[in-house]
Amino acid sequence: MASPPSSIPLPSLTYFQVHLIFVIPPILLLGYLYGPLFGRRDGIKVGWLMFMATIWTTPWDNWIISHAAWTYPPSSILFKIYHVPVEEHLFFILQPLLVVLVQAVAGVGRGIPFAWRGLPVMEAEGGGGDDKGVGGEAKDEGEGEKDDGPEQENEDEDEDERKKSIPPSLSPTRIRTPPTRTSTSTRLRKTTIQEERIQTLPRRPLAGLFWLGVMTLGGIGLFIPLPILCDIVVHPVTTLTDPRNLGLVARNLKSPLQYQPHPVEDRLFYLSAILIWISPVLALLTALGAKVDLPEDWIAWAVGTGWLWMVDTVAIRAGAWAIDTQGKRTLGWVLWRGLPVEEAVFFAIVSYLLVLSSSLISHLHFLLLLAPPPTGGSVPTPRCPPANPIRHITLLTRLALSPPPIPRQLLVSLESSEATLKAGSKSFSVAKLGWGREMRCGLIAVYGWCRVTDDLIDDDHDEQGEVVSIETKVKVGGSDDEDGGEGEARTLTLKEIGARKQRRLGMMRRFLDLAYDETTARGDFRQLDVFLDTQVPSRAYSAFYLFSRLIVDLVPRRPFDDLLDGYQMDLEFPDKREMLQLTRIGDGVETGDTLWKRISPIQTEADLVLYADRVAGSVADMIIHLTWNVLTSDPVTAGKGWTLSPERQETLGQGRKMGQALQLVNIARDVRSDVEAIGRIYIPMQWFQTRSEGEGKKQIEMLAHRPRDLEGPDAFHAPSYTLRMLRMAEELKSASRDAIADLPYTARAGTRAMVASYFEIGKEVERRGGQVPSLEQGRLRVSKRRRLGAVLWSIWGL
Ligand SMILES: CC(C)=CCC/C(C)=C/C=C/C(C)=C/C=C/C(C)=C/C=C/C=C(C)/C=C/C=C(C)/C=C/C1=C(C)CCCC1(C)C
Repeated sequence: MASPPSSIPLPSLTYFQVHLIFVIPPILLLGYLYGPLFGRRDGIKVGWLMFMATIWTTPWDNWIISHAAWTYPPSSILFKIYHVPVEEHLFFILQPLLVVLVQAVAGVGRGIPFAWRGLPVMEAEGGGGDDKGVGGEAKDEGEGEKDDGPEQENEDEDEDERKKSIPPSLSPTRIRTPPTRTSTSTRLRKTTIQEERIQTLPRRPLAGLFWLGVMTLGGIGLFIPLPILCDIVVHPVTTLTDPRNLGLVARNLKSPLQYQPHPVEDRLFYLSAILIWISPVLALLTALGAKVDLPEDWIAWAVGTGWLWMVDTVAIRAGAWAIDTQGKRTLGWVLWRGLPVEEAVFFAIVSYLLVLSSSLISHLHFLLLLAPPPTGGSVPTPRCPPANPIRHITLLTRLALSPPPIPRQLLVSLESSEATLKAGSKSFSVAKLGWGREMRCGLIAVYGWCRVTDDLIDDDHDEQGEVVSIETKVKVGGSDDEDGGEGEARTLTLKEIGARKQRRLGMMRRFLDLAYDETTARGDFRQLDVFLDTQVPSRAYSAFYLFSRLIVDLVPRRPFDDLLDGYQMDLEFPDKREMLQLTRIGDGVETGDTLWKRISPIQTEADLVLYADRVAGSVADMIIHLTWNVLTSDPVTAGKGWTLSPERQETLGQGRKMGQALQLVNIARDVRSDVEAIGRIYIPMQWFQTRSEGEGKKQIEMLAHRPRDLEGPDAFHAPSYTLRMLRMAEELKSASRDAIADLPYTARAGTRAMVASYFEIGKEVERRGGQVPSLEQGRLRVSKRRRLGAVLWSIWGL
């Protein structure tokens, strides 16, 4: 219609050429793009769909061709297997690959692979009467979607109240505590939400019935040829009582295997055959709960369908295959020349089936991560499905038949932690694209906790994130958990702040004690939940919760202790005022070695590396454990005492070095701004001490007191320190590069991306000759373009 018929004479194409030109290239392109993330889960998914496509379609296709609904010019094909050309068999396996790849690429930024908001919250499990009461109330409140966001908004009102309250499991009277000014709803929600679960894969009987209905229509169309159907509609009585009319129908119904279409005209044949063939599968999947409801799934469906319509049109116009156009076995209607209605329906509905089953399988994979079914034995179910296809499929089928409900708070926390990270970290938003979904989910939990705890310790910032003046006292709002008082703004002395930080560190250690406690490992979260409710500040709640439900099984405790040791080292720095006094030439620095010690806990290069190892090597350690547990069949678990093979130990050691290297880059960049913002000098004191007499003292004084002076003979000479630190980083990095190749395949892209993105900062410092900005000049930033470039290069070698 859009183009005048036969105005574009297409050269004739063989069936194989159609594949070669239109089907294989997009698969190669998408495969190249998505390849680094294409792991076991994707492999099994695609393999399963290819397998199902072959066994489900081959008999049907043979049957259709034998009834001449479509034909192939002999010159177009290589050879046939029974009735079906080999190229057609190729099509059965290429189409799932194409659609799954489009879907994977379109959904690469997606965390949770299914829509869950708006799904009903299940009654709280277990618990006595008190719990029930709470559950009921919480349910009503939980329904309001605005409650679901990150917790920040509520925190101010919520803090002071919470610490006085005792959770319902301990005190039935708590519920009747008179509602306070601000926070009843959040308080209730928080203490009860831990019990709420969501069935994320609810059965869909109506959708199942719908497709059974479609199947019935297909049956009617197939067994009652169109002319007879029309007669029935026009004059039902004569038609239905005329035995001649019904002879064919009766015979076909009696022996469907010897089915014969109407000898003259059977225009519903092809359409009906499509519907009766595909609807039972759709009925089964939708009844199980499969649903296409994410935007990227619809995109994949639309792109897949559109592309295949194009391919079909070109192929038919170019004579690669031919659809019956005499109106014997088809309606004879076209969407445009080269695309009969039946073909359009076929490709739309098969693409739909592929997207539907693919998203169901992703859903099941995700459930396995969040709530692995117990094996019965003492060994926990690995979060990574088995490599063996049969065991893999069996496990997924088990999950599909009884999908575990998921704690609502787990989904809420995942989303809010991801949002917080996204807002706070440029490198995360770029690097996350290098990680597959399950791995990213673990990363969000780990990073989220590290970030939140870091913020809790380094809390010298006011509400706007501005650094508060240290000379005056620090003003804090009523939002603080321990010191907040009655919600009025009040002032903390530096000493109080120090004490608060120590208390928080203690809180974190006690949290780790509980999280890794044996009772928790057995699945009894009561003690832990009391702790979460009463000891953890609201804004940190999600991260701590996520840790307790996800991380404990995937990462050992040790690197977290290391991280807290790193925080402890931070607390050993003098506060800013003290540091300023100590670094004054004339009083402080000149009076001897002990004063160097008082300026910083980092005296030597070894101290610096130790610090970097604790705060960043530890994070690398966590990530590497995640990759083993999320991506391999050989998990490292508590049950096995978290023991590692010698190879893994080696990898871990190298990975930690990489973490140290990244931290050194960070420190180098922030040499000036750290001094201004938090009054800390991370440069090893030895680097000052070993300079010529007087020079080192002068340098540290300039850095401490006039970090903004970039020029001049007396100014702090940043490059001699930053470049030295970058050299250390380079060395650590090259000592650990091999470790990336030892990680599970799908972990490599993300790791490379992260490392590349960080080292761009180092390169930028080098480009500036080692000069780094002070706070007011703004953070040294690497443009998003350059970061992205580095990431792309590191993943694909583009
Ligand atoms: C067990 C697991 C893993 C998890 C538990 C959960 C669960 C129960 C999942 C179940 C999933 C199921 C049951 C998936 C089923 C998928 C099927 C049947 C796909 C068929 C595809 C058919 C395909 C691609 C057919 C393609 C056919 C093509 C391209 C034919 C093209 C054509 C050409 C070229 C010429 C004109 C004619 C025609 C249109 C036939």
